[in-house]
Amino acid sequence: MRIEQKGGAAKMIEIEKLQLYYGEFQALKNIRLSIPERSITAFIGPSGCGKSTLLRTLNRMNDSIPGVRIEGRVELQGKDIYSADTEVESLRKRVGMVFQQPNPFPKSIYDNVAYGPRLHGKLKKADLDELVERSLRAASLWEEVKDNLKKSALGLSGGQQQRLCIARALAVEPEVLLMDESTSALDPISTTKIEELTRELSRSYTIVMVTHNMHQAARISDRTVFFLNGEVVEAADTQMLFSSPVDQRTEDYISGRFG
Ligand SMILES: Nc1ncnc2c1ncn2[C@@H]1O[C@H](COP(=O)(O)OP(=O)(O)OP(=O)(O)O)[C@@H](O)[C@H]1O
Repeated sequence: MRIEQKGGAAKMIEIEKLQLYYGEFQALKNIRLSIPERSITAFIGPSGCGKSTLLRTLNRMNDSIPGVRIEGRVELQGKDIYSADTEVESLRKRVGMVFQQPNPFPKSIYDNVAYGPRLHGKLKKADLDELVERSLRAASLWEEVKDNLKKSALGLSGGQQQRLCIARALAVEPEVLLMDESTSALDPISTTKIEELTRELSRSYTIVMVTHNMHQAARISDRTVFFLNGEVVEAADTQMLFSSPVDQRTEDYISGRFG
C-alpha cells in the first residue's frame, strides 16, 4: 500500500484508523489518509468500495443513518470532528457538500444562495446582496443570472442548477467542499464548466470529490485515492498514481481490467 503525502502542503483533514459499520457490515476498514488544503483530492474505485461513505464521514452526513457505528478519528485542522463537543451544524458550515443531482430549493435564485447565510443570522440586505453576488461570481454563474435573480432556480438548466448549488455551498464561506459525483448527471459542456470551476475553486478551498470517471480524476485532481472493498489501496499525487501505480490492483483498475 502506498500512502504518499504531497511535499510541504499543509494538511486540512487527517483520517486515522477509521472504521465504519452499517450494522454488521464493515464498509470502511482502517482508513488512514491525509488531505492537503487548497487542492483537489479525488476518490476513485469500483461501485460499492466505500467512496461516498468516506466522503460523508467528513461532514458527519452518516450520523443520521440508523445502525451506523464509527471508530477512529477524523481531524479537521487538528480537531477531531467526532469529539463530543463538536457542533454538527457548525461543522457543516465549514465542510459544505454538493451532490450528484442538482438540488436547488424551489425558490428564487437569490433566495437559494441567501438561504445558508440567513440561517446563520446574516440578515442585512446590503451584506446579503454582496454575498450573493460574490458567491454567484465564484461559481461562474453571475453573468448568466444577474438580471434574473428573482426568477425560480428550477427554470435554470441542469448545469446552471449545479453551479447554483455550488454558489449556495460557497455562500456560508466553507473551508472544505465535498463533491459527490457532481457532474455525473450533466452533459459534457456543463461537465467541462464545472471541472474548470472546481480547479479554480481549489486555489481557495480544499476539495474532496468522488468520481466514477477516472479520466475526470486524472484531468483535474491533484491527488487520487484508490479504494477497494472499503480499504485504501493507494493514495498518491494524481500524475504518479496514473503513470506509475505501485499496487497491482491499482494498475488493473486504471487500465480498465475491472470495475
Ligand atoms: N445506508 C446504508 N446502509 C447499509 N449499507 C450501506 C449504506 N450505504 C452504503 N452501504 C454499503 O456500503 C458499501 C459502500 O457504499 P458506498 O455508497 O460508500 O460505495 P461507493 O464506492 O460510493 O459506491 P458507488 O460508486 O456505487 O456510489 C456498499 O457495500 C453499500 O452497499
